[in-house]
Amino acid sequence: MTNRSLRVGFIGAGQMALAMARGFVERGGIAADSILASDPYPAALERFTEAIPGCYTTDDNQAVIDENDVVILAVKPQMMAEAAKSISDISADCLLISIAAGLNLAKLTQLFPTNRIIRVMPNTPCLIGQSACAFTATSDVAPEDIERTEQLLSATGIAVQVPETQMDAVTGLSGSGPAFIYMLIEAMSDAGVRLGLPRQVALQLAAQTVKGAAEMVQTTGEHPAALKDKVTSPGGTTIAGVHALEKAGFRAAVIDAISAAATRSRELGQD
Ligand SMILES: NC(=O)C1=CN([C@@H]2O[C@H](COP(=O)(O)OP(=O)(O)OC[C@H]3O[C@@H](n4cnc5c(N)ncnc54)[C@H](OP(=O)(O)O)[C@@H]3O)[C@@H](O)[C@H]2O)C=CC1
Ligand SMILES: O=C(O)[C@@H]1CCC=N1
Repeated sequence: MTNRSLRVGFIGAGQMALAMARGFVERGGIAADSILASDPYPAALERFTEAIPGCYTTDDNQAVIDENDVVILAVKPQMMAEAAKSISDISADCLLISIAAGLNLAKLTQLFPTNRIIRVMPNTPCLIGQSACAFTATSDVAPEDIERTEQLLSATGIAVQVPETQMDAVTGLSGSGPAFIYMLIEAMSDAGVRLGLPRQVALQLAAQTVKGAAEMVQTTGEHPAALKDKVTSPGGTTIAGVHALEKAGFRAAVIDAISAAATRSRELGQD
């Protein structure tokens, strides 16, 4: 199977559609002129074409379904029913991929009556080929559709298949996770500025520290606790900081943040 001629549509041309489409074009071997995105908001379409020169846009959701092999449903969960109303017919040739937080496959299949539908939770780093995506499908989805989804997602980072019961947890962890990491980077930069570093230097060091630490976890395969211990000299600087973080409830705050996001994902599915 090659992605060369795959035509990929997006219903909803917002932040996540843009990140995925650019990732597919820049890293997934999808030609820009094989991308068609729809949105009722002209400014969203303008931003989309500016970011992906050569792609096509429309305000007609049905056209996106009719003209593509794969269509990513990229509207907010609260708008999905509205978007579904604009689709009268789903061609058997079209594979649907929903990226909406919270909406389970049972609900999606009610809205979009097709047996070719897969639920994905991507994250915005797919824009630069560094996404952490998870996907789930019912047992009656064809293996070729799962393979195609995995191939498309893998072009922009990692893609793991999980049972649907784990999708809200994934949403809290890796779907929302980049926002939490940006907050960490921002807070580390603020600390640097407070201690007298120029903003740009502080930001550069903070971002590279997060990136380097993440890559250490991935490339060494060592447990993060073991890697932390290697930074922490007896009676040194790091343990003073570790103590401050423990005192402030850092781990519990992170666990609570991801749990709150997962809970919100579940709620969005019940609205
Ligand atoms: N942002 C992220 O990091 C992630 C988002 N997601 C999921 O991706 C989806 C999109 O999120 P995000 O990109 O952040 O949201 P955005 O609001 O940026 O994008 C959604 C776009 O869909 C448009 N839209 C609304 N109604 C329709 C319709 N009936 N037909 C076509 N387009 C429509 C919106 O227009 P208007 O603004 O006029 O309403 C908007 O431009 C959500 O379901 C979210 O859960 C998943 C993982 C990560
Ligand atoms: O905030 C949200 O609802 C979306 C889903 C995961 C990340 N962004």
